[in-house]
Amino acid sequence: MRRVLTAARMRAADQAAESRFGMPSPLLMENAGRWLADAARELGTTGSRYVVVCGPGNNGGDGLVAARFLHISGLRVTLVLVGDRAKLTPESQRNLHALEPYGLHLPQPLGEVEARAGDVVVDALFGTGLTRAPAGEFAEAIQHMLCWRAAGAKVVAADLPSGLHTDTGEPFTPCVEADLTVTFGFHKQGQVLEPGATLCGELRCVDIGIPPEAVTPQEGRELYFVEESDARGAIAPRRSDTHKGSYGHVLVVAGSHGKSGAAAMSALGALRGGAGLVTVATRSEVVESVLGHAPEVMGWPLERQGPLGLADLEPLLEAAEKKDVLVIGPGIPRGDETVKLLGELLSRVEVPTVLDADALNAVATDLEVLRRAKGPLVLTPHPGEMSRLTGVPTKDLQKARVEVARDFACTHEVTLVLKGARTLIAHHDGTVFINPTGNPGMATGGMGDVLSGVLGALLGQGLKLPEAAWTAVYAHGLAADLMVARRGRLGLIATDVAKGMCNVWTRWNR
Ligand SMILES: NC(=O)C1=CN([C@@H]2O[C@H](COP(=O)(O)OP(=O)(O)OC[C@H]3O[C@@H](n4cnc5c(N)ncnc54)[C@H](O)[C@@H]3O)[C@@H](O)[C@H]2O)[C@H](O)CC1
Ligand SMILES: [K+]
Repeated sequence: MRRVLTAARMRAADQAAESRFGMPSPLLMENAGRWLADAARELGTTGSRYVVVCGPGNNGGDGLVAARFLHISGLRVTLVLVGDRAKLTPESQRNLHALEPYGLHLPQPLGEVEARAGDVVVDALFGTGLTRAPAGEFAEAIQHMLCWRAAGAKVVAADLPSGLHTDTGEPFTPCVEADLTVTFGFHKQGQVLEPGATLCGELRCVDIGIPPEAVTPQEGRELYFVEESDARGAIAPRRSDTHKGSYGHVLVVAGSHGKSGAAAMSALGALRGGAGLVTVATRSEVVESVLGHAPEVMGWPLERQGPLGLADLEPLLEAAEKKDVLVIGPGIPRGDETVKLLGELLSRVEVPTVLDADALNAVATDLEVLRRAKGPLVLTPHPGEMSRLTGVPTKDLQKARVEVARDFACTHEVTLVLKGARTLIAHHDGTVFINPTGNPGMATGGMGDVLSGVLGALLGQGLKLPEAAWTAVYAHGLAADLMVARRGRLGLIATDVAKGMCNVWTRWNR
């Protein structure tokens, strides 16, 4: 799990590296520049021109170090300095001076430089010190880098693509689009939130000598980036002396007339997520249709007609007996009484419960229901459902996803999975996890139903929250990524992803 920092915490870590751990800033810059040169060489060949665009701060200093290493290794380096040389930071001044023996210290005017296919551009204009929209010659430099990339040159960004806000992931205009971003020490928020994540291209975090202890912990406000090893490690290999009772019994409360598919997809997600047994409690008229999708699923007919209400409480309590986890919501028939039913059910059931889809819309009418829950709750809203839960307009909450998700999880003592491009998992201790997997091919009905089942399956196998949530989200997105790696994004459907969970378990040898 990688800790994700803001610019302020990064600067504090940078200073602590020197003051507490004896790692001086010039050495950090030397290490950063070397990593940057190595990455640039990966993107080019010995015949490439390496255009290094340096700004006035220490990001520019990284670039000056990289220019030196690229030159020493015999490559053609063109240096561009943007901004007033007199304002260079002391470390950058020193590294510009270090270029004199190589004759590299005389930068080329930006307008006289060209870069095209086969060349490599090193973007060392701005890093975590960017405080406002680039203007004048700085904006012009970014425009040039955008044009060079459009002409086929590869762009490697030092720490961040220049123009990207370190903390929000929102780009100023203009903003560099990188093929590869080499970030120093720790991930920054803006690199792992969209659209920043896309602007970074491949993101590579390198160790330049800042010890993890240099970062002051922020209990209750930490942000982590989930890596494949974390998710894989959360899934225990299966022992031979086990049976279907060893892997949990998931009760899916879902489906209604015309929406039997939602129940089936949730159940399929649970089965493909490794559940030992899956039962679907749904209206009698729907049971056969659900079972038709998956003969492995058992049905629990809810005899009444119409929306789920208090009259369904006893049958659902009976259905919940001896189950290890509940998944409630996909396609349920919702009415005014549904929230009352959920309040009564959750106040009696002790096992973990996943609330998805229309269960969320029901709970949104009375959030007190969450406080009455006896067992751990995990809610899986998409932004529209989150808007109904919080009353915050979707476009506004999308601009503050981390804060909105964290506040809700802490206020209501739940784990919250806020779906979207970079799904967030917020736990009620204030920790937020960012998921990197998934792709736009998932923008089709039923993906959330499958995820609710996968999440239920992991909870049923004994994973605790928040681990079960970030593991389920990671695996579900990876299943979709592995599928589109071999085919187009268009035409990917939810049941493909359910089946595709097997590719994840194969990849993880589980
Ligand atoms: N994190 C580490 O341990 C290390 C980081 N390094 C690199 O240092 C930069 C951060 O350097 P800093 O000097 O703070 O700022 P920048 O170089 O990112 O920005 C340059 C400078 O420009 C000014 N500025 C800000 N916005 C604008 C603007 N829109 N127009 C004009 N000028 C602007 C502001 O004064 C900035 O200070 C970090 O990203 C790493 O790349 C170290 O090299 C290694 C250790
Ligand atoms: K940069």
